Parts: sequence; structure tokens; C-alpha cells
Amino acid sequence: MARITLDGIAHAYRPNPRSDADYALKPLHLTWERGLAYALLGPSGCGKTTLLNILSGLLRPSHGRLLFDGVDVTDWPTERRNIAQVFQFPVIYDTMTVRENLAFPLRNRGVAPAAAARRVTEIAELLGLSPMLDRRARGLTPDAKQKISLGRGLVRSDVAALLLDEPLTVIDPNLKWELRSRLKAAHRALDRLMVYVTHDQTEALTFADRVVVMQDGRMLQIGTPAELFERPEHVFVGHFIGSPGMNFLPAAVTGDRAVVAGFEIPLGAAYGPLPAGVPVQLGIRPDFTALGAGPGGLPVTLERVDDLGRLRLARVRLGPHPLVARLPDGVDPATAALYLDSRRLHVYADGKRVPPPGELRQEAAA
Ligand SMILES: Nc1ncnc2c1ncn2[C@@H]1O[C@H](COP(=O)(O)OP(=O)(O)OP(=O)(O)O)[C@@H](O)[C@H]1O
Repeated sequence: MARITLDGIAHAYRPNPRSDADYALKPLHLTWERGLAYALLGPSGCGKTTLLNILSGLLRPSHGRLLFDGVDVTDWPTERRNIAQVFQFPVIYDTMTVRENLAFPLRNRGVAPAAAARRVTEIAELLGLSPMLDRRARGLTPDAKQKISLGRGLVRSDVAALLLDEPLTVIDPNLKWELRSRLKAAHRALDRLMVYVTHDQTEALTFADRVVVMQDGRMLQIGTPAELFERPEHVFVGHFIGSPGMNFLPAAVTGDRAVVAGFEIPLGAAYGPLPAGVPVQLGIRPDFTALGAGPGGLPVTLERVDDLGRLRLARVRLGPHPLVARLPDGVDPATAALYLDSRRLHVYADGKRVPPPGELRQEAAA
């Protein structure tokens, strides 16, 4: 299968929904392409599992249509959808060997034994299971068992998509990185459409080609990890992605200038009139700020310095507004001023990013 389309998919668990708040999932219009790995990322209760269950057929959406390669599968049962799933906890046969576990989905589909054996060897290699192929699953560690689960999800080449629901939950924190990289390598090798649910930004950003950030049942942004970092379309995305998250400062914006707490800040572009009567904020990642000693900086008061080993971050205030700034080596934070990279400043009105006029022209031309 080449593509999954969510055509206005929404879901309310209660009958006769009246307001937005009645929807666990607000209307979604999206197309997911084969060969890409997507992460559904958001805090608990944002609707990730609801969406995953709609994809797998465990839940019928109260609104909209789900299309696989243009075919409406909204009313198809799970079995007919031909989807593989990996859950938080291993789903394997304890009494079987690793090899038998991996071969099981293939045997079930009537794949010829020689072809099945070749495929099992390939998947075992990708996941680092080769040395234990002939061991019984029962005695293995939880992470080895979860690798088997992943292998069982990956082994069939005819599945429409692989859905992974927080698959690293049981994995020892020290081994998560290894398994994530193996999964990523498997994804590259197998050219599959994968949807990976997580509340962990590191998992989402390291695994996925595209991340769907959700909050309160709404998709706020879909983008590559770099897009989410560089251009969060929503204040929530700025806060949620990044560690620490983006700085936001209440501002008044006119043309290519902003005023924050009485201080003028040049912007990277000239903005047209912003919507009236809504809060306006400037957003900038700590990565694009620095304390320094030269002229032209903004006067800040220092609250504390966090030494993270590879870098130091200063927690400062610009007027009453807190923000986090990089603290380069050799700079005295007590006397330093704040410098913002104006090309990396974004303007937000009512929580949403206002694209500068130049960017709109660029996108239209692309
Ligand atoms: N069976 C159900 N009946 C009624 N409401 C439900 C049901 N399942 C989920 N909800 C509600 O729908 C909303 C979205 O829940 P969902 O489980 O999809 O979120 P989630 O992002 O997967 O959260 P978590 O990470 O905690 O699993 C929540 O408000 C939840 O309380």
C-alpha cells in the first residue's frame, strides 16, 4: 500500500457531541505516504491511542473516512485491513523459539518455508536477534522479547502499515537507544509505512521522518523534526519540543520591530498588521540566544545558571519576563546582556505563528 488518507476523521466517545470539548479527536485531514515513519506525539489524553485505534479498526470514527490507497476502509474490520501492530508489552509465544515466533505470521499467511526462513534471517539480523534464534522466548529478557514482537510486526512484507504503540515502554532505559536505532534501520531497509505513538519527544524526533504533534485531540503541526525545532507553528509545539523549550515573550509588534517590556527588538522581517485583540508573543529557542558583553544587548537580570556539562544555560529576566539563554564560556552572567538572533525570532498571535510575508512568497513559489 502506498498511502493512508485521513479524510476529516474525528471522534467523539459520547453520542450527540455538541461542542469541540466533546471530541477526543478533532477533524483531521492528512495523507501518510509509504516509506515514511510518522510519530504521533503529545501528552497523555491528547488522542494518540484514539487515532491509532481508528487506523487499526478497533474503533470506528464518529466522523470522516479512512482511505487506504483511495479505498474507503472506515467500516472494515481489523483483520481485513492487513495492519501489523506492536504494543507496549511483548506479544509473543513463550514456548516457541525466537525463530518460530518470527516465522509464525508468515506461516499463517501460507508463505513457502524457504522464503519464510530467508525473511526470518533478514529480520533477525536487522533487530540483533540472530544469536538467539534457536532459544525459547520464555527465558529471554523483556527487551529481547520486545524485539521479537517488533520482528513479528516487521516480518510480513505485505502489510499495509505497521502501528507501534509506545513500543519502548518495557525497555531498559540504557537499551532504548539501541532498539530505536535498530528500528530506524529496519524502517529504512523495509520501506514500510510506520506510525509510532509516543509521549516522548526524543523517541519521536529520533525515530520519525514526520512528527504529528497533538494536544487536546487536535493536530497542531506535522513536520520533520527540523521543522518542528526551527519553525514551531504553535506555542504549544515550541514549549513541547526542545529541552528546554522555546522562550516566549509578550510583545507589541509593528513592522520589523517588537517591543518587549519597554525594550525594542529588531525582527528578521517586516510584519503586516497582526490580528487585533489577541495576545502577541515573540518566540525564540534558547539555542539562538546568548549572553555576551558587547554593545547593543538587552539588559537582563540573572536568576541562575544551569550547567549541563556540554553547555551552560542562564535563566534570566527581561523586565518581568523569564527566559533561558545560552551562556558561552568566559562570559560573566552577572554583568552580561542578552543577544537574540533576529533571523530566528518568530511572531505568534493567539498562540499561532504568523508567517513573515517573505516566507509566504517562498512557499507559494515552491
Ligand atoms: N473508551 C473511552 N470512552 C470515553 N472517553 C475516552 C475513551 N478512551 C479515551 N477517552 C478519552 O479520550 C481522550 C483521548 O484519549 P486517548 O487515550 O486517545 O489519549 P492518549 O493521547 O492516547 O493518552 P495516553 O498517552 O494516556 O494513552 C481522553 O480525554 C480520554 O479520557
